[in-house]
Amino acid sequence: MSYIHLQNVSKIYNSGQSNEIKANDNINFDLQAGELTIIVGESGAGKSTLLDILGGMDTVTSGEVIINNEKISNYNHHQLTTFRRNSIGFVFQFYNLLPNLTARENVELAAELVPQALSVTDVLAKVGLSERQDNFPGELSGGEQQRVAIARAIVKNPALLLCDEPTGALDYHTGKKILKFLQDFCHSKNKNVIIVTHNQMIKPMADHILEISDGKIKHDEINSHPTPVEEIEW
Ligand SMILES: Nc1ncnc2c1ncn2[C@@H]1O[C@H](COP(=O)(O)OP(=O)(O)OP(=O)(O)O)[C@@H](O)[C@H]1O
Repeated sequence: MSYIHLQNVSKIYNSGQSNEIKANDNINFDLQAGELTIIVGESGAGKSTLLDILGGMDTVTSGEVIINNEKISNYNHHQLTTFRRNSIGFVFQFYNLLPNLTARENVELAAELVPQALSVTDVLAKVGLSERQDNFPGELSGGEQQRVAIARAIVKNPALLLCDEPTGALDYHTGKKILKFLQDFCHSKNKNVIIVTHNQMIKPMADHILEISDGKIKHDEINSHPTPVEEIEW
C-alpha cells in the first residue's frame, strides 16, 4: 500500500457558475513512504491547492485522498484538525512566524501541540540556530527565519512535511542550503517531504516528480538516483 494515494481528486471553485475553476482536475498518483517529492508547475497550475488538500487544510470536491491508510477525504472538520496537528508539518514561502515570539518560542509553541514532539533544543541545533534562538523573527535574515519555520514544522516529528515554495523568498545560496536540509531530513529520517515549486531546475533532487498543468498531472516520474542538492545549479 502506498503511503499517499490520490484517486480522481478534483477541487472545483465556484462550481456551476460562470467563473467555475477546476484548480485540481481528476488527479491520480501514489507516493511511497520515505520519498522526497517535487510538485512542479506554472503559477495557477493548482500546486498550492493540491498541497492544501494533502495537508488537510482544504477539502476535495470529489475523489479519494488516503494518507497512511487513513481516508482523509472522508474526515470531518474536527478529524482534519487532529490530522493536521499530529501528522503534518507545513513550511510556507513567507515563513509565517509569530513576530512577538522569539525563534525558540515559535518552535516551543508547535512542540506543545503534540505528544510526540522532539527536543526543541536539538531541533534548533539541527537547523543551525542555537546561537540565534533568543532573537525575534524581525532580527533574523530570511534564511534564518525559514530555518525557524522548518524547525517549527519538524519539532512535531511529523510523518509528512509539506513545503510551499520554501525557497521562494530566499537568495540562491540560502535557498540551496534550505533544500539540502530538506533532502537530508527526508533521506536520513525516512520521512515524506513534498516540495511545491515553479523551479524546474531542482527536479533532479527528488525521488518522485509530479508535473502539474491546468490542474492536471501531466508527468509522473520516479527518479531512482536523486542528485544531491549541492551538485545542482540553477
Ligand atoms: N479560494 C479560491 N477561490 C477561487 N479560485 C481559487 C481559489 N484558490 C485558488 N483558486 C484558483 O485555482 C487555480 C489554482 O490555484 P493554486 O493556488 O493552487 O495554483 P498554484 O499552482 O499554487 O499557483 P502559484 O504558483 O501562483 O501559487 C488558480 O486559477 C487560482 O486562481
